[in-house]
Amino acid sequence: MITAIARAKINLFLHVTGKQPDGYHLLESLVVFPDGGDEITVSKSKDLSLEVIGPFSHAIGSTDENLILKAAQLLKSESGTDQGAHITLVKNLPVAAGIGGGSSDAAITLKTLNGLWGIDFSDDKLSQLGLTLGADVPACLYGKPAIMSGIGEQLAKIDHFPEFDILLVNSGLMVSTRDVFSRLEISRQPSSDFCFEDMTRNELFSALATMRNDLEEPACQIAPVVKSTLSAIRGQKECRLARMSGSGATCFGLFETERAAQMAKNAIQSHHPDWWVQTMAVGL
Ligand SMILES: C[C@](O)(CO)[C@H](O)COP(=O)(O)OP(=O)(O)OC[C@H]1O[C@@H](n2ccc(N)nc2=O)[C@H](O)[C@@H]1O
Ligand SMILES: Nc1ncnc2c1ncn2[C@@H]1O[C@H](COP(=O)(O)OP(=O)(O)OP(=O)(O)O)[C@@H](O)[C@H]1O
Repeated sequence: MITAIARAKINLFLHVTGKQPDGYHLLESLVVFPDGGDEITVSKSKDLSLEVIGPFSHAIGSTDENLILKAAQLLKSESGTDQGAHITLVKNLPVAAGIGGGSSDAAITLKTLNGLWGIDFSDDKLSQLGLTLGADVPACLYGKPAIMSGIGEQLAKIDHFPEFDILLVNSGLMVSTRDVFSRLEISRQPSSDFCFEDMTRNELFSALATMRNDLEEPACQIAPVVKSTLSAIRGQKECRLARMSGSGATCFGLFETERAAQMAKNAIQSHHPDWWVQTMAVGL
């Protein structure tokens, strides 16, 4: 039996630089993976089965459409193994929320079953398979700070990255990634080279303040609650940056201190008891 955490994926900035003929967009994004997420347990079994429990289990659609089963079936057919697995997902992350829940679940499923079934596919092979399940899956397989480009499959790894706490806030409204991209008007050119290597936390926060998430505007058209989520975060003491992650609607706040992030969490939770509000630690 193997248990692993499918960490949340946060886009600290996200610039859209173009569109491919197949409709997929070209991105530049700094992704990080805080220490919280879904929990996945795989154990050997004759057939493939999935059980979903946890606070957001009700929000996931049909089990047959779950990216975990799609990832398991893909690995089975590519490797030719006749083994099965019973998989348990504890769904702790909000669904369709811009924090990569399904992609991270798919990535961890590929990794853990690769071990459980003794397949031994390389990281590159898993990444190629992962990309067919979702543009975020290669980054989630890597699981550490990186600049993502292409449609998400190119990763420039960052070896030295500062530690900080991040505040995550989601109002409960699910937003479709496809719908957000379809409302986007691309007006930006590719950016110059980014170098986030060896930055202090303060340098990182200052650099991020000059950047953006280009999906924020189309997401706000679909889900105006994103604006109030951002204002709720921005209004907190010592908040250095409030921004949306991915295609939304989860927004994050960066704070000077862990204590300030905790106080912001308590304040927002008391005003919005039905919102999902979490602090998590980011680092390597
Ligand atoms: C917005 C991000 O979360 C940023 O990390 C990701 O790019 C989205 O990754 P994902 O959820 O794994 O996306 P997919 O499941 O592959 O794609 C969902 C839909 O989003 C749009 N999509 C996604 C990724 C991308 N680079 N360009 C796109 O236009 C496409 O319409 C696609 O049909
Ligand atoms: N294991 C899973 N966890 C969450 N959603 C899943 C899963 N499998 C399939 N889905 C479906 O995928 C859709 C997108 O959900 P997900 O939580 O991955 O979105 P997201 O957080 O916006 O992802 P991203 O940031 O990669 O765009 C939902 O409609 C959901 O029903």
